[in-house]
Amino acid sequence: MPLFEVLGSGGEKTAVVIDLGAAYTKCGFAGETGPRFIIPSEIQRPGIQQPVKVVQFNINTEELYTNLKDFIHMLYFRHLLVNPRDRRVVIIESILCPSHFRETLSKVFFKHFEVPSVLFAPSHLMSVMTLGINSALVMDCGYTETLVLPVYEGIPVLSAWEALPMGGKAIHKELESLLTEQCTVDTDSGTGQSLPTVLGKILIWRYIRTCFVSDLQRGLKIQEAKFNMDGTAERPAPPPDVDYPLDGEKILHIKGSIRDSIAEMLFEQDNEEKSIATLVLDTLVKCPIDTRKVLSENLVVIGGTSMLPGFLHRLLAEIRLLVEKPKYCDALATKSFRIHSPPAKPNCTAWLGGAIFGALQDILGSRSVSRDYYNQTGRIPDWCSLSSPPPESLYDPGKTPPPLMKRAFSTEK
Ligand SMILES: Nc1ncnc2c1ncn2[C@@H]1O[C@H](COP(=O)(O)OP(=O)(O)OP(=O)(O)O)[C@@H](O)[C@H]1O
Repeated sequence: MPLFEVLGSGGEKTAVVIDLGAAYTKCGFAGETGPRFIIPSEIQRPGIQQPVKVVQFNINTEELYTNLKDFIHMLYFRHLLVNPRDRRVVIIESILCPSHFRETLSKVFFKHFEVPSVLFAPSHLMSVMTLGINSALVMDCGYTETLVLPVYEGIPVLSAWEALPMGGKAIHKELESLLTEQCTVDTDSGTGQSLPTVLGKILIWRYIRTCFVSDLQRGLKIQEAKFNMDGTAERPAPPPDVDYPLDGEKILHIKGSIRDSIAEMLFEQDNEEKSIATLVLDTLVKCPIDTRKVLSENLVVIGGTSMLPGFLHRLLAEIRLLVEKPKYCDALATKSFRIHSPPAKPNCTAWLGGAIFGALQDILGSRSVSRDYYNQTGRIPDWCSLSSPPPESLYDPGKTPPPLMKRAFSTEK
């Protein structure tokens, strides 16, 4: 046990903060500057080679409960090494997280691990907290999707969110097929072998680090050449190929043309003229007119996919190009866009916000759902559903309700 906890005035133990992402889970303790562990959100099942993803929304509740229980068990007893009964929990959640998932997760924490309390904190709001500002337009470019949500004066503007199923997953899929089709591996026994014959499992997350986002001019030329069927548009010269050592003997040759073009899919407009850059502008258009300037000047970009080199520069260039187009020029008066630089890597920014929030013990105490409350009501108040009845109304007049949280996003004590 850390010395400061022993010497402390008998106060509460620091809360556990968990950001359960579709690809990676970040976990650690409140008040710290970064997560202790970043691990894949998956579990191994005996007899099954392929690991099972923990964040799945289309499986039945019993299976989800078992997967979450096993995963959280691993978090506590293999990584964090603390007793779940001793510490409150802060869970960073996406606003698109289905209710049945958060209800099953709560059941796992309260019924199986008997944690004292759980606080669900929206990831976009937590990211804004790391900067000490109240209003920002937050883009989360993670694994499954890119989600843009404005936060104004500490309140997420739920009516204005915009999302696209474009993120690390789409890039991984494309990269895997390009590596399989176009790249070769040299081994001791021969050169020019195809990747699947040498490796059973292709670990895309490694090779993605050799890729980058091209600048606007170059990106537009790459897209033009890609969609030009008659072959008249010329592709800019690709960057050098990379020789990626898979181990001591095997070398994978990654083509330069893959490295500079793989992230273009994020910025290519689809049939509905949507790209991750248009999400920002479409969100602004949906926001009240007097909030737009503040939001456009306070962009916050989080999520692991935004760690690709050149991502922020390209995003800003795309936004500045798009805002001059008639579709946005007429609707938006604001032309000034600035991106914040949060004090954590983009994939850990939301976690850090949760760790800051979780360190405020008074607020955590009054804002969390306590085990007593959960055991008596069997439900978790839905912070984003204004139509759900106030929890106080569930009690007979005169009967003292159990300790309860206030809404997660409220800043009132
Ligand atoms: N240094 C890096 N360079 C490029 N991509 C990276 C880097 N680090 C992580 N990624 C990519 O980021 C993605 C994971 O991001 P993140 O951890 O934000 O997702 P998540 O929180 O698990 O997913 P979601 O937000 O969809 O729930 C993966 O696709 C991974 O390949």
